[in-house]
Amino acid sequence: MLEQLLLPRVLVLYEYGLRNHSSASANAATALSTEAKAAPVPQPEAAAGEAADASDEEPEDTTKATLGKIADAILRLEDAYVCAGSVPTDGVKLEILPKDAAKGDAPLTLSLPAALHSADEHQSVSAEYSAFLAACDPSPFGHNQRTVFDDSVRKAAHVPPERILSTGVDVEALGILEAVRAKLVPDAHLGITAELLKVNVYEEGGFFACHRDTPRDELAFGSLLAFGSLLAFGSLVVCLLSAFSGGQLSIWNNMRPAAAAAAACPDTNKAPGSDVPSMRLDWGRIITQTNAANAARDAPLYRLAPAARDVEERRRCRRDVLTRAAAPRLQWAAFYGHCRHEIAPVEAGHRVTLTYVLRRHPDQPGLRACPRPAAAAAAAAVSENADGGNASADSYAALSAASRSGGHAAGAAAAPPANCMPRIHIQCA
Ligand SMILES: O=C(O)CCC(=O)C(=O)O
Ligand SMILES: [Fe+2]
Repeated sequence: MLEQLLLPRVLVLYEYGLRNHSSASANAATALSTEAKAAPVPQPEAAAGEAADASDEEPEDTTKATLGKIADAILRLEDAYVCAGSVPTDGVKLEILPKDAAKGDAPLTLSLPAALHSADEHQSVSAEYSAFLAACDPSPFGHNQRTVFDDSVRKAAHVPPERILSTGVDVEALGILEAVRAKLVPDAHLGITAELLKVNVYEEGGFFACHRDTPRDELAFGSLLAFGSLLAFGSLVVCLLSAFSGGQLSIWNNMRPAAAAAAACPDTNKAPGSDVPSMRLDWGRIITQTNAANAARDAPLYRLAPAARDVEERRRCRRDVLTRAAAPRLQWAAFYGHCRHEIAPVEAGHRVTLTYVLRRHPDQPGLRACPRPAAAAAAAAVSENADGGNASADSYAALSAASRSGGHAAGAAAAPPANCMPRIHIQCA
């Protein structure tokens, strides 16, 4: 009987990614006791309904309601599920292969922030940029277990991992991984890893409607349960220093059911509604403000935002963006897999980001995650972002994507160490 009561809640917690958060129950207890002392806390609809009928409840209903409250209390601890920060950088240099690269083809590079000391430099930066953009593919997303292209949901381009030679961003060396671990999975004492999924580019008018990222490692979960917890728990986004405006990233930890339903519906998902996001990150503005604040200094210039449609707007962008900048910082955000997020339309410039899947190491001493074979990456149709929480077939394909960290694409697959975790590789037709 108890099993029947607990199972649905455990499944809910599983869906919300709490399986990776073993400190959650301690946090929940704290949250519940805080709640008891505080002024009335708005209850999510389901929990409020359950509470209203409390007097007629059977003991098992009471247990269910209590478990529901615990889950809701856990989810109100927004801090534990979404975090963001920035790190100083001297700049980064992306290196990618062109589309259909033949052996020996030179890689394309994009240096950010671009130094624009002179008209000549501006010319060469523009050429570098154009070549880079031409090498990007249109971005699909996962929906109902299919990979679809629909620019009413996502208008963006990307470079897939098998064509990324280096990013110039080492999230471990920069301290980003440790900051994320400390905030999101403090009990993951053996650390976390970030697997680079792609470089995203949003041009003017580019956006991504409200969605949740495709769950990763789903199939592996059952077989690894016995080992404790490994596996994907969320996503990391790092914003590169290309100037842009608009393109704000909003992240919701615990979107209310009505807003979530609206967000899941393709007709309304551009406006997730009245729910206030846990975090709204205006990285374009930060980059522009940094530029403006340093305008008087003799520092390199950020890249000029390309043409906005309106002449006045173009002038404003030029004034805002083409200013001097010192001490650029890479902005980043990380969030659990249950968090919905959206990218508002980019108004000018290019929003360039790196996205990673975050995994925690197994807790067992001496047990390590296996390296992933690079060869499988080319075969895997890596696709992102199923909405509505549907596990997408693409997420299974992503299981076989090559593991990358820092700036380097994996080379030949290393032999797995004897003590590593088993991995499941799934080939999709
Ligand atoms: O570029 C970003 O800020 C995030 C992109 C995103 O949500 C995704 O690729 O799933
Ligand atoms: Fe996403």
